[in-house]
Amino acid sequence: MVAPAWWPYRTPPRDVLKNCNHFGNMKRNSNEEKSPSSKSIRLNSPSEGQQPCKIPMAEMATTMAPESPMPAPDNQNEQSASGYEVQAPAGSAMRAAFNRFKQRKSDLSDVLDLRVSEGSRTDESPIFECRPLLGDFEGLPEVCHGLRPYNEWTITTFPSRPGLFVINDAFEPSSHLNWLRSAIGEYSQPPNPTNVNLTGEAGEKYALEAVRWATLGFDYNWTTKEYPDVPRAPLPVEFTDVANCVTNAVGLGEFHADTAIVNYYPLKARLSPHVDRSERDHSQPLISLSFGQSAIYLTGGVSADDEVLPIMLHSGDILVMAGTQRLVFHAVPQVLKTRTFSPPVGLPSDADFTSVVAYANTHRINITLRRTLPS
Ligand SMILES: O=C(O)CCC(=O)C(=O)O
Ligand SMILES: [Fe+2]
Repeated sequence: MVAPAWWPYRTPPRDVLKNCNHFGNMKRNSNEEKSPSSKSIRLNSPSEGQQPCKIPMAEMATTMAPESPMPAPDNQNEQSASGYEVQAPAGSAMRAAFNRFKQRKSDLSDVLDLRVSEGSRTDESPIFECRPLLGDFEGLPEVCHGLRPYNEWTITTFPSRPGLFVINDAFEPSSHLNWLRSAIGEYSQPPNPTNVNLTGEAGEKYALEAVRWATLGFDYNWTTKEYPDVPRAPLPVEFTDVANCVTNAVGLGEFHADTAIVNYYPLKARLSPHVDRSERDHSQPLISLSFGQSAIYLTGGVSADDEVLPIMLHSGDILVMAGTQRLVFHAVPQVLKTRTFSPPVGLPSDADFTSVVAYANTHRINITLRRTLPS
């Protein structure tokens, strides 16, 4: 495949593919049969899809699903400390996909990797459409906290899943370790509650390796499944800024995140199928940032029996769930070791990244930015 003019990487798709060591079992070469999903993938050229998608919030009204418990583990590797409960019933499409992709040796040929998947431009019903963010960036909030400039953003939408957006490789490579460092050294620390320090009291001693989640802003109560009326602490400014850049860029307008859950995944961890419905205002999006190692992410529908799409999420990727996609089942059945981070060069001697690099090489961190208060 010849890289289209807007391809955001220096290396062409084939080489990106080759350099990802988890693709050992992906069938992507022209002599092999294409996966069902890649058959209907369409990559837009700039001339085909120049306009940034504008979906007003009002048009993206969600179907409110009844309140039900947050997800939780059905075995040791699933975010056991987090209080999640498995929601997708046995035998449902979501549970079947979860059980399939939690196997380390599962065939990944139908997992969409938006950085490398090839697509045909002639298909009538593409599974996804990938386009650069073009146009006038004047009205958008200034990019910050490691986000790439807007003209380097690639936005993927899914015609049959309006409200689901993925922005691949949205952060400058040099920023990933900074985000990981903050997740380890700040977000997991008091006053933020974590699975190993539920009260968020200062002075508690625990091993970083034991941390599975931290809550910031309005800290979610995993037992009552509720958010409190008053936030414990303001959200870090990088969370609110990045969330607002993202919603503006994808056409969802202003977004004031007030809450975040940070998930810490060792390579063996998983996150069971669930729906995030405890936030009070489901018309507000949920923004998910991924750093460190990669993950297979399953996105389903409002019913656990709806079709499930497996997507690969890599360090620096952003996923947005809004509108019809705000209350869909989703899960992380597997974390994959796909890359090796090295300490940044030329830093002052007090900027020691050794432990951050070691953590980044063996973990994935996901930060979900949410709004719980009605706007
Ligand atoms: O780790 C992810 O990508 C998803 C996290 C998630 O679904 C959640 O925190 O509710
Ligand atoms: Fe979730």
